[in-house]
Amino acid sequence: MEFSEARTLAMDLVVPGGWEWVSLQDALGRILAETIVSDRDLPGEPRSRFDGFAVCSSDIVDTEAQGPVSLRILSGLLAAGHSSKQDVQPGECLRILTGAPLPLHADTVVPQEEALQEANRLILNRAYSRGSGVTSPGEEIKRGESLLFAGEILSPTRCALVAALGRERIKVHRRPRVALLATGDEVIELGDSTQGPYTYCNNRYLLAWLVALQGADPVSLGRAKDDPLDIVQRLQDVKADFVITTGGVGRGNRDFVLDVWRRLGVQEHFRQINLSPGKNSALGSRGRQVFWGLPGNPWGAQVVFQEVVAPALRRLAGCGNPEAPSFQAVLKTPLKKKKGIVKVFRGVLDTRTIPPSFSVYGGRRRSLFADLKSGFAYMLLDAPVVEVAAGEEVRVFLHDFPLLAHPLIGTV
Ligand SMILES: Nc1nc2c(c(=O)[nH]1)N[C@H]1C(S)=C(S)[C@@H](COP(=O)(O)OP(=O)(O)OC[C@H]3O[C@@H](n4cnc5c(N)ncnc54)[C@H](O)[C@@H]3O)O[C@H]1N2
Ligand code: MOO
Repeated sequence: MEFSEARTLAMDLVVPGGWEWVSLQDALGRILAETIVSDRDLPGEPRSRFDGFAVCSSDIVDTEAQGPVSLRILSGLLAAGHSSKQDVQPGECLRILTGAPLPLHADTVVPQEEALQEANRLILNRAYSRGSGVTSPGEEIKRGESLLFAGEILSPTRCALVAALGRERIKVHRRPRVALLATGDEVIELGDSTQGPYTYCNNRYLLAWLVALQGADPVSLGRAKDDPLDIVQRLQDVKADFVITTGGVGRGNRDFVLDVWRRLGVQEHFRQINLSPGKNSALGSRGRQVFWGLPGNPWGAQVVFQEVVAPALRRLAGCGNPEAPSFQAVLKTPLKKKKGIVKVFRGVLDTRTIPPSFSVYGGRRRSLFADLKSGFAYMLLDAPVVEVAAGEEVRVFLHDFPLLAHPLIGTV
């Protein structure tokens, strides 16, 4: 199946899940499931922006024309969190601190460093417009204003905005649950010291970390031998939104994942895509449960996760814009590939230059990690393209990009 078709199919298959109430303190990284509308004006009353003096504007608007103005300093001090019982009349002023509500009749605040004090008199040499030094009611946030919308990711700044309204609980989308099973006779667990030809399982761990970075809950189903019964047993009663297996989706005679799906009543939607790496990938569903067969090759598994699984996972999680953020860059390395396949190139995105540049790794190493020590970027070349010259503009994606960072680059 065409890569783009596979992506659309996967997106269409998932239905955003339910929601729950959480304490705002635990809402970081969650996806909002309500519109946050302000139930109040902020501030609720006129407040001072400075440590200074609350004055009546009628005394000071013409100060420059009339020469210096002298006001009587009333005794007392108005601090934030205290209501004023005092009344300031023309010809008078009262000491006030930042954030304190203005006293009756005063409508302007003069910062203390701009005012000259002589005994109990305040001398002002310049004019102040009415309301200067004051935050008026509703100036920060108006009652009835819609501040955040369902589908937005709750970053620290957004949470702080909700905290300013005094909300303790917030409605968020339920976190999806993603079950992960590695398959393969050669695959052994970390710490295992079995003799013989083996491969330490790294792709199930990699996928668990990637799932967690997308704000979902990974659940490990361990590792199954290349044995249909073992795989069936580990998959049959799994309670998860997505069930991901790695390995065993090729055409070899020990690739059993798709047979197992059939036994479990999972409907197969595709079993191969024109993506490299990641060709040997399958998608299935049973009711609302989505099954993914990812390649055993860890880099292939990572690419398919990021390009196909993660957008669907973000949609399931209620994310308003499930697409991954991308960066525009100038290609440093000329690229060639075969027609008909979407090819992924890994490299380094250098954001120190303007515009940023992208250099593709050379060499033939297919391992996930050896080439990723200094760069976490990749780009895709579409199926019809056969070459791209150096100097052309390309779109680059980042591996390991956390959900919480999406709002920072403005795509969500
Ligand atoms: N005749 C063909 N052979 C292969 C093709 C092909 O088109 N024609 N495609 C190759 C590609 S690409 C891949 S990917 C694999 C797909 O096969 P599977 O998905 O069944 O994957 P496996 O064979 O089980 O494993 C592939 C590779 O990855 C290693 N692996 C598996 N699981 C893990 C794990 N949990 N952690 C680390 N590494 C893992 C495994 O040892 C293999 O080396 O087929 C190719 N062959
Ligand atoms: O399916 Mo393989 O993943 O092309 O790497």
